[in-house]
Amino acid sequence: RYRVSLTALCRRVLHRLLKLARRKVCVRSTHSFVFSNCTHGKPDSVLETFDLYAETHPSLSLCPQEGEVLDEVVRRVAPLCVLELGTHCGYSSIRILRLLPPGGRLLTVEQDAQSAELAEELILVAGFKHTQFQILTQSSAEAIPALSSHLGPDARLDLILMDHDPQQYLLDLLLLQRLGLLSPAGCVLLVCSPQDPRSLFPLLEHLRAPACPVRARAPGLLELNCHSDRHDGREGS
Ligand SMILES: C[S@@+](CC[C@H](N)C(=O)[O-])C[C@H]1O[C@@H](n2cnc3c(N)ncnc32)[C@H](O)[C@@H]1O
Repeated sequence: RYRVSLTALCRRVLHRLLKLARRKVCVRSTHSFVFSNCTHGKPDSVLETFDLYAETHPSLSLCPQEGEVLDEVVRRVAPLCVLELGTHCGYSSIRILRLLPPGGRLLTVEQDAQSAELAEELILVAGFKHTQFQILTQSSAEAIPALSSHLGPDARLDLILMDHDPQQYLLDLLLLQRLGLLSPAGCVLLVCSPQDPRSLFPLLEHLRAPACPVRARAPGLLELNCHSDRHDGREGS
C-alpha cells in the first residue's frame, strides 16, 4: 500500500521538478500544440492533448492526478459559480467547465495578457461559450474587489481554485471573506508546490487560528471548506 502511495508521490514530485528544471514554460508553444493536435469541440480531447504536451515539455498546468482531485471536488460541490485565480493556458478552466451543472459559470483571472488571450481561444476551441465563462485579464488583487459587478448583487462563489501566486493566497482569501463573496457551503482548493511548502505557511497559520476545516487532498493540493461557523472555532480538522 505504501509502495503505491510513494510511487505516486515520487511521480508527482518528479513531474513538478521537470517543469521547473527544464526550459522555460512557453505559453505560445503550449497553445499551438494543443490547438493543432486536439479535436475541436471535444473538451476531453483538449485536456488529453495538454497532458500529452506536458509529458515532453515544461508546463504550469495541473498534472492529471491534480486534475482528478479537482474533478472530484467540482462533481461533489456542483457549483453554480466558480472563481479560478491563475488561468494560464486554460487547462484547469476546461476541466472545471466540462463538469459544471447547467447554468454554472466560471470567472477566471489571469494577469498575463498573452496567456489570457491564448487561454480564451483554447476554452472556445474546447466548445465552451462566453455565456459560460469570462476571463478577467487582471491581477487577483485588482479583480477581486470588482467581482460583484460580474457576479450580480446576491451571487456567491461556490468554489474557488487558487493556482496563481502562493504569496497572494492569504491576502486574496481574506479579501474574498471580507467582501462576503464566499458561499456559506463553498469550498476553496489551493494548489501549492510540494517543493516549496513554506510559501503556504502564512496561510496555514491563519487557518489554524481559529481552527478551520482544511485537508490535504494530494501532495500539492489543499481543500478548505467555507462553513459559515468557520470563525468561531467550533469546526476544524
Ligand atoms: C500555475 S499557473 C496556473 C495553471 C492553471 N491553473 C492550469 O492548470 O492550467 C499560474 C498562473 O497564474 C498567473 N498569476 C500569477 N500571479 C497572479 C495574480 N496575482 N493574479 C492573477 N494571475 C496571476 C500566472 O501568470 C500564471 O499564468
